[in-house]
Amino acid sequence: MTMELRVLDPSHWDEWYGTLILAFGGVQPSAEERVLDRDLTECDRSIGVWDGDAIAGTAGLFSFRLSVPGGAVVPAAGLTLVGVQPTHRRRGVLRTMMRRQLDDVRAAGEPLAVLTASEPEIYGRFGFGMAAQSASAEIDTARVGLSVPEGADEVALRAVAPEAGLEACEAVYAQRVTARPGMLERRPGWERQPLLDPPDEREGASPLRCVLAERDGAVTGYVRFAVRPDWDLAGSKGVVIVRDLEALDPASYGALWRFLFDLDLTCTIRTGSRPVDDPWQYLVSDIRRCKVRLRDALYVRPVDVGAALAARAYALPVDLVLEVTDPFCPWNEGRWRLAGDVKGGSCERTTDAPGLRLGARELGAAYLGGISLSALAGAGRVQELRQGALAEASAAFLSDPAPWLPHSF
Ligand SMILES: CC(=O)SCCNC(=O)CCNC(=O)[C@H](O)C(C)(C)COP(=O)(O)OP(=O)(O)OC[C@H]1O[C@@H](n2cnc3c(N)ncnc32)[C@H](O)[C@@H]1OP(=O)(O)O
Repeated sequence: MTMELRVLDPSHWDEWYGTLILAFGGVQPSAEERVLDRDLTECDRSIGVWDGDAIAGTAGLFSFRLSVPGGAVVPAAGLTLVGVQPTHRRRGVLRTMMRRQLDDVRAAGEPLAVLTASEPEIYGRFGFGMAAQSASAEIDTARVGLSVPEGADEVALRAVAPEAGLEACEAVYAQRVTARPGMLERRPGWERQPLLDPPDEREGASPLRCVLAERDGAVTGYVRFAVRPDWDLAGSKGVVIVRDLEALDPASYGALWRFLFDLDLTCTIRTGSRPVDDPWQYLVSDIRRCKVRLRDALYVRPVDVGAALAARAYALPVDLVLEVTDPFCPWNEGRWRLAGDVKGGSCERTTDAPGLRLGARELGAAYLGGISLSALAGAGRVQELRQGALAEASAAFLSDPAPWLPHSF
């Protein structure tokens, strides 16, 4: 039987979503999560591969806007909701969907595609490079001290219900987006994702709580977290589970962390995804007892190399020719002259001699400035063709602060 790829008709969403759930093991998500997934699905940008009257594979795109080095916010298609029925795996269903999706992204004029991967091994072959990492931590607050920046004592903290605090949190979040590459401007509906809190997934923890930081009556930060109480013969050993924390200034940031450190009856703070250069690491007395661990967070693929490289700024002046290889999206192949500085960049086709040769995957990895071209060259994944080109490009591409995406999608 031949398989057919079709755009998702909204009336087939339940069946389509059912295929996705099966691909992920068959555990039904909470009603709350399902409703959110339904609301966020852009059906006209979602596809299914049909085998007769059954759906064998699913994939979707979200019309995101991504913060890039220099503070611009750029259209980026978020590739998502990928699943192939276990009965149909390793027969090219994903490859077929990926072909269609990257062609669609190109046709839509989005210079970039981005994703968060269930497994890092899957997407490199399609030109996605790991562009941002995140750091998790398990902080032993009984042993680790915290010193807070000046001004933290003047910050007022106010507990609110997460729903009640949402608007204020979103206003802070919106200001943080352009401050750090890798963050996504909120699309309508996405503000509900950090509030998802299905009771049967709490594993003994409290419902989600929210505390706002305020200075001079204005909200300057927030933390959303839960507490999992725990007791043994020695007493309390509760865990603070941090969902998200954002602040607009060091004093508010420090005050929120101090609040977490000081929560009674707890001795551990667990954070999921935090930036790799998150400043709390420089407030603690013993980083080793914080068990910081890195993982891959955001994968980037340049879909239009010229537009993508022209959309960001560069830490140092750069003027060099890149020779790009891209078998999966061959329209990107060839030589590109990149010129740029802190104000922005331009990137045009050229026939001049190249300084660097690299693949789309490596360009995606380096794009947000979190993975250095020199390190990729050290791994043999970038070749220097003109002496000095690597050092010039590597320094220019790097970003301070490091890129980060606070959530998966
Ligand atoms: C962005 C996101 O949504 S991430 C979520 C991805 N989904 C999941 O992880 C759910 C569980 N897994 C699945 O549904 C499927 O196994 C998928 C989607 C990962 C792969 O779908 P398939 O149709 O089997 O992939 P397909 O047959 O097109 O394989 C394409 C290539 O990827 C490779 N590949 C596919 N899955 C994997 C994997 N999990 N690990 C390593 N390689 C893989 C194949 O070997 C093939 O390699 P080739 O280029 O050398 O030929």
